[in-house]
Parts: sequence; C-alpha cells; structure tokens
Amino acid sequence: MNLEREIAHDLLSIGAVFLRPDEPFTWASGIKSPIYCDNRLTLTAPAVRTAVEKGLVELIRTHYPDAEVLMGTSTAGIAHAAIVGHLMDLPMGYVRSGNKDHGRQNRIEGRLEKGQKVVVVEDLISTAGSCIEVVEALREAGAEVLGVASIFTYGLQKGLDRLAAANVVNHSLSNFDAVCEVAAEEGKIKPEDIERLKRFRANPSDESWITSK
Ligand SMILES: O=P(O)(O)OC[C@H]1O[C@H](OP(=O)(O)OP(=O)(O)O)[C@H](O)[C@@H]1O
Ligand SMILES: O=C(O)c1cc(=O)[nH]c(=O)[nH]1
Repeated sequence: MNLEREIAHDLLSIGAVFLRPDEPFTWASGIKSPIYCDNRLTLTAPAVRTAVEKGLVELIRTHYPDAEVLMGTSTAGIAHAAIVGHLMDLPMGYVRSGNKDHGRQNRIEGRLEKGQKVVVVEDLISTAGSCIEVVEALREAGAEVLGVASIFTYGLQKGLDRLAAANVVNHSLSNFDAVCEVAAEEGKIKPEDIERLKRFRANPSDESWITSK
C-alpha cells in the first residue's frame, strides 16, 4: 500500500473521517459538506499519530530539505508542528489566526529571523484559505516560505487555484480520492454516497448533492 492509502486507512480506522451526506457539515469557509476529516483525533490515537508524524518528517525531508523552521497553523496544525519539530530537531513555532490583543500582541509565536526558510505545518486543506493567510503573515515577517506540509487535502479546484495564485506549494500525506477509494474497499461507504461525494468535490458550490440520493 502506498503512503496516501495507508494514511487514508489509518484515518478511517480511528473514525476520523465522518461521512454524513444526509446531515451536512459546515466547513470553516462556510461550505456545506457531506464529509469532515477530523485530524485532531490522530493526537489521541498514538499508533496513527506516529504514522502521521513519521510521514510528515519524510515529506519534509523529501520536498523541503532546506527547512530551517516549522510553523504550525492555529490551532489544529500546532501539535503536529511541535512533534515533527522535535523529531527533526528543528525550531518550531505557530501562527495565530490574528494578533494577540495583550502581552506582546504577536501573531507569530516563537523566534523567527528574517530570511529563514520556513515550512508551514497544516492539518488539512479545503479551500486553502487558512494556510495561505499563514504563509502571507510569515512572508510579511520576512520569512522565505518553502511550502506547506499537510496531513490531508480535498484537492478542491478552488484550493488548487488559490495556492497557485499565492505561489504556495503544498504536499499532503493523504487526500480525498485515497479516502474514497479505501473507504469503498473496506465497505465503509455506500457506492451511492461515493457518487454524491464526488459530485460535491467537483463543485462544492452546487449543493444539489444534498437533496439527491
Ligand atoms: O482550507 P480551509 O478552507 O482554510 O480550511 C481548512 C482549515 O479549517 C480547519 O481549521 P478550523 O478553522 O476548523 O480551526 P482549528 O484548526 O482551530 O480547529 C483546518 O484545521 C484547517 O486549518
Ligand atoms: O474546511 C474545514 O473547516 C474542515 C474540513 C474538514 O474536513 N476537516 C476540518 O477539520 N476542517
């Protein structure tokens, strides 16, 4: 099994992937979705957490060998950035969603020198809005952002277009297609629901999948 399928299997095995076409989730972007992938649950499942963090280490070594600092996205990316930073013996910090309104009023936490080569650690990419905001804050602070390392991506066209427009590279351990494939093989999803999921992924703003079965 390749890594994206192994991680898909791991996420499914701990119940981190919720398929609920009849009772849609609302994503951070406001999109109504038949699927929600809760990577936060990997933190409380040590065997899967180990697979995820080792995967992220390999991904960063392969795609961003010059990384000098890891920066987690708030909040779900922070723990992963901390664990991977520890495993790679790299400095780690995180980027808040906005400036803190007391203390040092930081948005970026941890020391960051101008010109340092940074990899952003994100748990999940839907529309890519969150990770692009983080990259922009880091660039504004003078960092050279090598790219994003994430656990899961939906591969939505909107996300891909936004990443390209912002000149941000992303590499993910697993993705929507791998989860659908493995879930179907393991009997964890009904064939008719796969069709609805695929229609959703092709065009999330067309909500006709909600009423059709
Ligand atoms: O690609 P996007 O459309 O930006 O969506 C993905 C983001 O949404 C989730 O975070 P959420 O806002 O739920 O906050 P959390 O990390 O604090 O749980 C997830 O952890 C990503 O950061
Ligand atoms: O876009 C989101 O908010 C989102 C989607 C998803 O599947 N999982 C998650 O944690 N956030």
